[in-house]
Amino acid sequence: MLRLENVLMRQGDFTLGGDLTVPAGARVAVIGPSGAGKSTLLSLIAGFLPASQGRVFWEDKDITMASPGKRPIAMLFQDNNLFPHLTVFQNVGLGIRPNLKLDPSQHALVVDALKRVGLAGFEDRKPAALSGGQQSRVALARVLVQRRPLVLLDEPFAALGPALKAEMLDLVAELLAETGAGMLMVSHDPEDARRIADQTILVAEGVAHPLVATADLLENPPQALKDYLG
Ligand SMILES: Nc1ncnc2c1ncn2[C@@H]1O[C@H](COP(=O)(O)OP(=O)(O)OP(=O)(O)O)[C@@H](O)[C@H]1O
Repeated sequence: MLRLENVLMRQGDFTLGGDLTVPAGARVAVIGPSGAGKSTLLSLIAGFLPASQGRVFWEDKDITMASPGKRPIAMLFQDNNLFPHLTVFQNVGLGIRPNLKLDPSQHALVVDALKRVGLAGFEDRKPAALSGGQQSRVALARVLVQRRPLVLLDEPFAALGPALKAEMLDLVAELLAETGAGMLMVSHDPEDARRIADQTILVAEGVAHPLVATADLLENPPQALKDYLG
């Protein structure tokens, strides 16, 4: 369980408040108008942005001051964040050890993760020799090997076409169900939320709101969301 207790996040003149709980294993969309603070919320949770007020808990542990690497979190970035000069195997291995000195069990973990995302046999390729969808799968395998209980996705797969994006979202949901990890996913597309997140955090007008059922929110959007959805 992740808990934000009266947290205030500050980016220059911009402030965002949040007092909310994300249950373990929940799949949650983060939606709201452009500039409302969705990425700010993810940065705070990941530990890239310090809270200027309030506390962040994971289970019973206060992680307000914990560095990103010490948090129970893996992050999937919009651009996949692959290193072009490294092989697929190495790009995934980085998720376990940045110096890539893997012991045999860690080696096996990478091989297994690549198998689970459908990339067995691609270990020695460089990212440039992969399609966009395959590159996303590598990034997803890197998230998997980290074995963290909470995965943060900031507009994942935005560069992919709609059919491929849907396929990747389904794969994310399937892998999360296997591992029991939870997810927070920023998306501009309410269909993404409907597809894999049964709960949603609305970020609007300076507040990251507590979780509500995605279907209810999208059927009955508050004005700020209505304006944004059009
Ligand atoms: N480093 C920064 N310094 C100052 N202000 C910032 C910084 N980063 C973001 N902001 C401001 O904080 C606000 C929230 O930005 P954020 O990126 O979290 O919004 P968002 O909801 O993710 O937007 P989008 O949907 O457009 O990606 C914006 O007004 C932005 O201009």
